[in-house]
Parts: sequence; C-alpha cells; structure tokens
Amino acid sequence: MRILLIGYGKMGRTIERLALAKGHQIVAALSVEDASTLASYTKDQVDVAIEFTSPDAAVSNIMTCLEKGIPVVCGTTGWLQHLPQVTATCQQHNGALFYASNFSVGVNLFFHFNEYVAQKMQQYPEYGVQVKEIHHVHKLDQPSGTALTIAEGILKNYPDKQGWVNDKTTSPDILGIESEREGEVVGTHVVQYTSPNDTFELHHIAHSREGFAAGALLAAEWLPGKQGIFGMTDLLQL
Ligand SMILES: NC(=O)C1=CN([C@@H]2O[C@H](COP(=O)(O)OP(=O)(O)OC[C@H]3O[C@@H](n4cnc5c(N)ncnc54)[C@H](O)[C@@H]3O)[C@@H](O)[C@H]2O)C=CC1
Ligand SMILES: O=C(O)C1=N[C@H](C(=O)O)C[C@H](O)C1
Repeated sequence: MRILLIGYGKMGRTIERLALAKGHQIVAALSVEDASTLASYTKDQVDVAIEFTSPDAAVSNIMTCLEKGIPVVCGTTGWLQHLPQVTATCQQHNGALFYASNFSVGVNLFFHFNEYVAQKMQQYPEYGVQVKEIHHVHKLDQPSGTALTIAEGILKNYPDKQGWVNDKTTSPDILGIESEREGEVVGTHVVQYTSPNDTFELHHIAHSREGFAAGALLAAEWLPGKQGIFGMTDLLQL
C-alpha cells in the first residue's frame, strides 16, 4: 500500500517502521515544516493517509484529504468539537475517514469492559466513579482522547450525571476526569469505583507506542474502497 504520513513525530515514526516491515511504501512523511505540500498529493499517488499531528492541525489535514478523495486514518486527539463540520465534508465528497481516540487493541477491549462495568455499577449507588489519565509532559490536549471515550461509556450508563469535568471531583452529579502529566509516560488510564468499604479499578498501561501504531496500520489497510466515518468497533470483533 502507498501510505502518506501526515505528522512525523513519535507516532509517525513508529508507524513508518511497522509499515515498512509489512512491505508498505511510504510516499512521504510530512512534518509541520512541509505541511503546505499536503495539497500537492493526489489519490493517484496515495492509497491512504495516516494523520498523527496536533489538535490545531488535524481538521485542516483531514479536510484536505477528504476534498482530494484520499482515505484518511486520523489518530490525533483534541479536535472532536469540529466533528459535525468534518462529517459534512466527508459526506459531500463521498470520502472515507477512520478516527480512533486510541488504536490499541487492549484499550478497545478496555472500552468494551468499561461500558459493561459501568452498566453494573450504576445499580450500586454506594460506589462513586472517577477517571484518571497520566501522559508524558509533551501532550498538548487534556483530558486525553482516550479518557473522553471512557467518560462517554460511563456517562451513557449514569443518566443522573450532567457530564464530565477535568478535575478530581467526587460529586455524584458530574464525572471527574483527573489529568496528570509526568515524564515520558506513554499513556495510563484508570477507572476507579470507590465505596466506604472498598475500591476496585480498571487499569490500562501502554508500555510503548507500538500498539497504537499497529492498530492505525490495520485501519489503513482496511479503509481504502469504503465510504463514511469509521472507528475501531467497525474493525475489531469485540
Ligand atoms: N489515537 C491514538 O491511538 C493515539 C493518538 N495520539 C495522538 O496523536 C497526535 C500526535 O502524537 P505524537 O506523534 O506523539 O506527537 P509528536 O509531537 O511527537 O508529533 C507530531 C508531528 O506532527 C507534525 N505536525 C504538526 N502540525 C502539522 C501539520 N500541519 N502538517 C504536518 N505535520 C504536522 C509535527 O511536525 C510532528 O512531526 C496527538 O494528538 C496524540 O494525542 C498519540 C498516540 C496514540
Ligand atoms: O498523546 C498521546 O501520547 C496519546 N494520546 C492519545 C489520547 O489522547 O488518548 C492516545 C494515547 O493515550 C497516547
């Protein structure tokens, strides 16, 4: 497959290594310095684009790919407030977009179990629920995209909660998401249920970026030829 990498940082480089090992071709790997060259690539040169950049660059990159008919896999987090606009552009151009807040298989299993556990736990009001995420100090967005997906899975089972707040609150009316930035932590997510008598946790620790990169590559192999907006539940049997 001919892959255009948009973003050549920690994720772009990991994806490049795995893609070459699988026999794929990297057409180009764009950094912020050569961002303006994205518009020069066509669907005749590129089978799929993989976008891992920054929250303020992702929307424009996705739009450019959709307008040019290039299927795009996006892992950048922190831009979902613009999803309605992106969806409209995708429909208008009969395009293909694959987005996941987290591409690792382990985290997507975690998402699945998180919803199941929340459904059970909301029947026991003596347990309060909280989310915590820990990432490296370079991360630009907060809370993490993964923590937001976890929060969505909890909130759909807790109708009395009004939403989430990026704070370590234990209020029954709102879900607290605590964010911590520490050294080079790859990505840790915890859902904690606490009663006066005990605590139990769902805990996911990413040991490297390989799991994210492998998932993004699977999505890139799957997406060409499809139309619409897709995510990991379309790709994995959960
Ligand atoms: N969905 C997932 O599974 C994962 C998502 N992420 C997200 O992916 C994004 C990138 O993460 P990292 O690679 O760790 O960041 P990074 O900071 O190491 O790399 C970002 C790269 O994007 C480039 N860039 C910025 N603006 C650009 C533009 N307009 N055009 C082309 N390139 C541009 C930078 O030059 C840099 O090479 C973040 O939003 C992060 O939260 C990270 C890991 C997994
Ligand atoms: O910025 C990161 O590094 C990560 N970002 C994603 C997120 O915001 O959830 C996924 C992963 O946790 C690493």
